[in-house]
Amino acid sequence: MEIIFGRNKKEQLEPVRARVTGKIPAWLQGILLRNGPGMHTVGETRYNHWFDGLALLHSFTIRDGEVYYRSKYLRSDTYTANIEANRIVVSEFGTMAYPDPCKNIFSKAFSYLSHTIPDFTDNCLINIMRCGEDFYATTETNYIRKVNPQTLETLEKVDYRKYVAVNLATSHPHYDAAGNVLNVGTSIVDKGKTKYVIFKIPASVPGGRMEGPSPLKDAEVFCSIAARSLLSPSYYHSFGVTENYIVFLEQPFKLDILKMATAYLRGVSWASCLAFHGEDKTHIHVIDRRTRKPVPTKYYTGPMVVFHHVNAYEEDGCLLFDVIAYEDGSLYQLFYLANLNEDFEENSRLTSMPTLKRFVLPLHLDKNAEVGSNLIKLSSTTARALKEKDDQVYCQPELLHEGLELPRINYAHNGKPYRYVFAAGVQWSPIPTKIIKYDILTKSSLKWGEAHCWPAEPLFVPTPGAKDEDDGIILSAIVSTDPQKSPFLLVLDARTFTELARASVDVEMHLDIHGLFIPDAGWDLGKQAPSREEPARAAAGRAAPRT
Ligand SMILES: CC1=C(/C=C/C(C)=C/C=C/C(C)=C/C=O)C(C)(C)CCC1
Ligand SMILES: [Fe+2]
Repeated sequence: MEIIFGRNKKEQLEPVRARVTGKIPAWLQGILLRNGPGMHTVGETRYNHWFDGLALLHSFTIRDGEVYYRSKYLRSDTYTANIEANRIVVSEFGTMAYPDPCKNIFSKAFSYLSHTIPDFTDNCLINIMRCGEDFYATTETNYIRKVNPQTLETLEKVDYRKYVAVNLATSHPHYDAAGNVLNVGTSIVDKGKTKYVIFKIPASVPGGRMEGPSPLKDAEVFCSIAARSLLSPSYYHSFGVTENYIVFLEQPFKLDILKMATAYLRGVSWASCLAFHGEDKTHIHVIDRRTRKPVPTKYYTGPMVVFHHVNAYEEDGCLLFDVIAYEDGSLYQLFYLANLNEDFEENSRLTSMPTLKRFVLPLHLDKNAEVGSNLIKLSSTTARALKEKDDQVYCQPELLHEGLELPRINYAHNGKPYRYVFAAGVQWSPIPTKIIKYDILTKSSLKWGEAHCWPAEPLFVPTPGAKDEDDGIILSAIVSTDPQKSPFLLVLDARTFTELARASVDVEMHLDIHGLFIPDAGWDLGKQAPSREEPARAAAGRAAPRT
């Protein structure tokens, strides 16, 4: 595991041609662009947590059955400052850093004064977001970094706060049919309030643009939800959307703002300011996209921790949403680098299994229904919603499948009825060993796995003109702990899960986190449509990644 997690990875600046075995479908033309941590030590200093590592972008350019690989560190301000100082000088999730090498208490207190409102890192290592024609590397702070998907060059640093008042934002935005971006962020103690802010970034600026202003300048607040607590807002990593609603979970996994404000002085990391409160509920906020207001019903469920929403949709007056849920907040603990060494089999055991759960919410509350009665009449699910007094509804999920993480879907079905979840399969540790296709209808699954192989998040790309939801291919970057086996890009038939091709490269590839597929510009819009009547939607489904 040291090979995967401990070692700093070398950049591969010149594109290297991969050895392709099998046959890559001729229609598959474009760039698979992915992000993840690649450097875990700088000079003599080391990061504590895998999520701290410096962002390493990598891409597989697929053209006419050939694959070219390249990688480049994101030249964030964080990267530059660290490299110049030859040590870690910017704090990350699990590592608090001190730019001032003088360790005495007075200078520490002095530096603290200028860190009361911390300037977070721009080490955008989690995902890639598409905004109109632009691509940004993202993390969960107020910074995103524009990148060139062809050359992997780092471009402008964008501070969300210039456009919307958020200190944190997810790296899992949603995209609508036209490519507009919808995201959620947290505005911490702003004007005496802490809020979850849902904001929209238009796909294009009026009148079009060449190298003009960024669509971010037209970002607008869509709606906001007051946090239940001013000083302990929930942590969240994604959210759900349907055609008419937004689903936001205010979960009992919370950031302690007072702890954050004193973390620098106390010499502890941001991660230590996050805690699971097993005694609290999970509040399910539902926002009506037409009125931009929360619906009046108060939905809740028991304590849980969700990082990834899978999908959500409306059916027969109900809102269904699927998430990967944990029973506690221990997941992030397992990614401390000290646990990801040769003893990782003992140190990195999951104490709570990631489980695909379906929640079903009644959208229209029957005022006459008896307290205690189940308001869900759908025959397709065992999920229940029990009426309580004062417009409260307790939601009990249906457990669909255990051992899934990093879920992806055919994004043309985002917010709509769907059947298949593509995900990484985890067993006793959070490091995926398999790729899984789970069929929600038949409750059956298909798997891909190979000895000593560690797959990344599987991404679905539809076949041009596809009608069926699973008509397409799955792409995943695979790293191996077998020194005889090079890392490779795996291409699976999404329907049967048989291997179509693999493209191996003799480089030290890093295990990445999330990314997207950028089809070549010549990709025929009409042919991409999941249904020919809806070319605009299809374009979004094809280009817009669910990450
Ligand atoms: C730096 C920083 C943060 C970073 C969080 C990160 C980096 C989370 C990564 C999550 C991943 C990789 C999940 C995988 O799916 C917080 C906690 C928002 C708080 C403020 C400062
Ligand atoms: Fe994620």
